[in-house]
Amino acid sequence: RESGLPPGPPTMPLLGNLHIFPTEFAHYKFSEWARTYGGIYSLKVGPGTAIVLTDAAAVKELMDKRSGSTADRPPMHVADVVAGGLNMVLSRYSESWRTLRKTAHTILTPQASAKHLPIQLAEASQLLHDILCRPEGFYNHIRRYANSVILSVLYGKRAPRYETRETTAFFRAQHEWELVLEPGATPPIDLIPILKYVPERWAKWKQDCAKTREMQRKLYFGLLDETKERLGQGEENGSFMEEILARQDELGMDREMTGYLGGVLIEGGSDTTSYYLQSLILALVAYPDAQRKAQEEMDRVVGDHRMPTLDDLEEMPYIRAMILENHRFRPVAPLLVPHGALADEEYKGFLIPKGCTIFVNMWGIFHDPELYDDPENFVPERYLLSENGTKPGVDGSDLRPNLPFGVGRRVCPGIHLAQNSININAMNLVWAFNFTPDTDTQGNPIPLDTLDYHKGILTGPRSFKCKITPRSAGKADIIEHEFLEAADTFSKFEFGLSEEDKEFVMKSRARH
Ligand code: HEM
Repeated sequence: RESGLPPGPPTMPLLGNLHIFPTEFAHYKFSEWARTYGGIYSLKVGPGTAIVLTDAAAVKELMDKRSGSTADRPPMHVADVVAGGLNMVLSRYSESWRTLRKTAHTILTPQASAKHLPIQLAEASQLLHDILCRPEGFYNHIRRYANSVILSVLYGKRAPRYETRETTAFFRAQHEWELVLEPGATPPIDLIPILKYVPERWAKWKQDCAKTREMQRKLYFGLLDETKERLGQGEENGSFMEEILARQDELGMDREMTGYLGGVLIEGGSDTTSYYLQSLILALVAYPDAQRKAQEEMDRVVGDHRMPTLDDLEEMPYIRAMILENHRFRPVAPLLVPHGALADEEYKGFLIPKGCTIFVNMWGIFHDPELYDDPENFVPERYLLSENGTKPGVDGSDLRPNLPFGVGRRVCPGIHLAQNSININAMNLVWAFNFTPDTDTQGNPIPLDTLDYHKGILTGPRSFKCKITPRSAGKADIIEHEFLEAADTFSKFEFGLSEEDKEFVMKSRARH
């Protein structure tokens, strides 16, 4: 460990800390080390350095205020191979990243996101309807919802079923992509660049990258070309891609960039939103008191005779607190996405060296007993006591409620779209259903493991079972009615459907 670096676990010659570097659920180990080495520590990964920040003040200073120096991503050869360096989430701090980012911003501002509310609300009514009809399939209904919203926003084309062609193709491609990105799936190419030149017949990872690339391109460029074709026929429906295609030159976006921007936004918008909502259901089942309090507030403000609207949230401090608590309890990106340092920085006497990788340990911050009372439990009330949920006597002003969406120049560009989805669906679910544990053959509740999560940069609960029942027959009728009313909104986003999709749409809209 070079002098000046923050402290960290003892190193071995050549390897540094490579031999103890966690390859899955790294946020647990990183949080454990934070208790020994402090809120800023370093890990040596061969000759490279990783800095782990588990200190809110350091995150605010280094990642938000000095973002100009910390907005890079670490080099990732597989991302270059799969997406030609154009995957915005993983791409280096480069001219093409700036162009992609600027283009995404012009369309994902709060005002632009508000334009997409009608389809989000319509899709949310289908989510309730899907759960009402087939509660045991809630996990995939949520995945369909998130994927269909982002496909509609981007390409003006929705996915009425989980089995819809584009949705299936996306989840297949995403699965391959996750396998490629998994630690250990590739040799340490970024540390030992000569490994890049091993011929393909001896490097399975190259074949896997090629397969992922092909699957992604087929979907992303297929959707783009379909939008172009539709535009050519004068059939506009106000989608994001239409706007980009119309302003391609002005925005500096060529075909490759446009195709991959669409792709990264589908990737960024699908699993994140579903993981958040799946985690919320898990928490509601595991913490029945919190569920009851949220329902009581919902009943007081909205009652039985209509569905909640976004405006109601203003009157619902408990549900707002529950939404924040869910981000804290199970952050979708427990280490955000790793950043990279573009220049040497100094903080509290420590060197943050140019070229190092920086992990923002959201998990460690959100589960720090110095900041939060009872951090391992789901307690929405904490956010009623203070804006950032910290315990009495603790100054939480270095935190901010939207911290789970990232830091500095890399902060999530989909935040407004995501927050609308989260708010609408959190309210709808609490209004509509009771969530209880599944039972065994003797009728005893089967306890849920609230830590049974997927591994990966993004994480959500693995598929789990619970009972979901409508809170009243009247509410079930309202759900049915709202879903049928949404048909007009849906119809603008339904074209090029397969015969199976058409049949599904027709049947599901036949009045009972
Ligand atoms: C619950 C929902 C979501 C959460 C919690 C979330 C969280 C995050 C986080 C933590 C990052 C990394 C920030 C950093 O490196 O500091 C990020 C980046 C990103 N997100 Fe989201 N996100 C969500 C939804 C969305 C949606 C709906 C979209 C697309 C419309 C999206 C698109 C992106 C993109 C493109 C990036 C990369 C930004 C960059 O590197 O410049 N996300 N998100």
